[in-house]
Amino acid sequence: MVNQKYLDKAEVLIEALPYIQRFNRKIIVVKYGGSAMTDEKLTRSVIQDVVLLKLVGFKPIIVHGGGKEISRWSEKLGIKPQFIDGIRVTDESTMEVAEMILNKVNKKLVAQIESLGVKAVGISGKDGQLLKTQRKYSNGKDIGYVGEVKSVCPKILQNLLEDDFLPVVCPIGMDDEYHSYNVNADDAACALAKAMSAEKLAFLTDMEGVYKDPKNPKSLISELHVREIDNLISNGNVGGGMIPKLLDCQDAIRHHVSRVHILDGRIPHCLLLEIFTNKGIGTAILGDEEKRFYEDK
Ligand SMILES: Nc1ncnc2c1ncn2[C@@H]1O[C@H](COP(=O)(O)OP(=O)(O)O)[C@@H](O)[C@H]1O
Ligand SMILES: CC(=O)N[C@@H](CCC(=O)OP(=O)(O)O)C(=O)O
Repeated sequence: MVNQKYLDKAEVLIEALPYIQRFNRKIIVVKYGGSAMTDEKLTRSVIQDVVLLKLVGFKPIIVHGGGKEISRWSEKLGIKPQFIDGIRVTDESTMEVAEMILNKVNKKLVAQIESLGVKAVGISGKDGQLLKTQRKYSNGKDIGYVGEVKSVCPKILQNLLEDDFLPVVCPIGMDDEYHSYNVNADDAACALAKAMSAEKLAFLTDMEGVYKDPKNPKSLISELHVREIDNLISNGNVGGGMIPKLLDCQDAIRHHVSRVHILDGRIPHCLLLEIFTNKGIGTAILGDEEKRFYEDK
């Protein structure tokens, strides 16, 4: 007689089969935000998920942030972090700190992936001219070395995927004069998802998803239409780092990334829960034509 526990395990694996088939050889861009990186155990569970996706035949690409860590180190060095609409004002010293910290985060993630037996390569947007940037202005105001992605040269990522590496990208770009620019990691993930014709773009952050009212935890929006995003932002219901995230969700959906999600990186195995179960978690962004499946809570 076979132990029921093992049968249950087999059942779980079989349930995953249609999802594995659907995403087989498909590109999934996982934006791993610094806000969801603060706990070592949770970071490990995120990395385990991505490694599993890779081993069952998906093509994940990690684009990471590290905003909290950049702020922590800036303060240690006597630099006061300053943000406008979720974007860091980046003077020369801040740029230096950002590049240093993001590279450190990048190599740490690479080591964690490698420790689980998958070949990973950490690169920045400067490598192979992956992210060509130009200076980004905030309502006409100069905010320093903040980069807006002007073009993407996806060749390096295509080559890495072809050779079965798991690419880990840090959001630093370069302009035509080879100067470094600090790119918001959400913007970098969106630009790469579009350029790589990704099937899915998942933003892992430190909230359950998007709230209609950030002060009301019962106001989670399970499904959000792209056309509702502008209103949500202009009404002041969305602030800080959620602004670039939602604008990037809108941009990605309108440029044919089929599935865009904002997920709670604090939930262990949130990526597996989202991909391998019918019941959605977090906030799913729907295209203009799509119908809702879930009721807002
Ligand atoms: N309406 C909203 N719903 C959810 N989060 C919001 C909302 N408005 C503002 N936020 C803020 O956005 C933050 C997520 O963005 P950010 O700090 O940049 O995270 P990440 O490092 O994951 O990119 C949340 O911690 C939250 O404080
Ligand atoms: C220009 C800009 O805002 N760059 C971001 C880059 C890191 C980032 O986006 O990190 P999270 O994803 O953790 O927020 C910053 O300096 O914080």
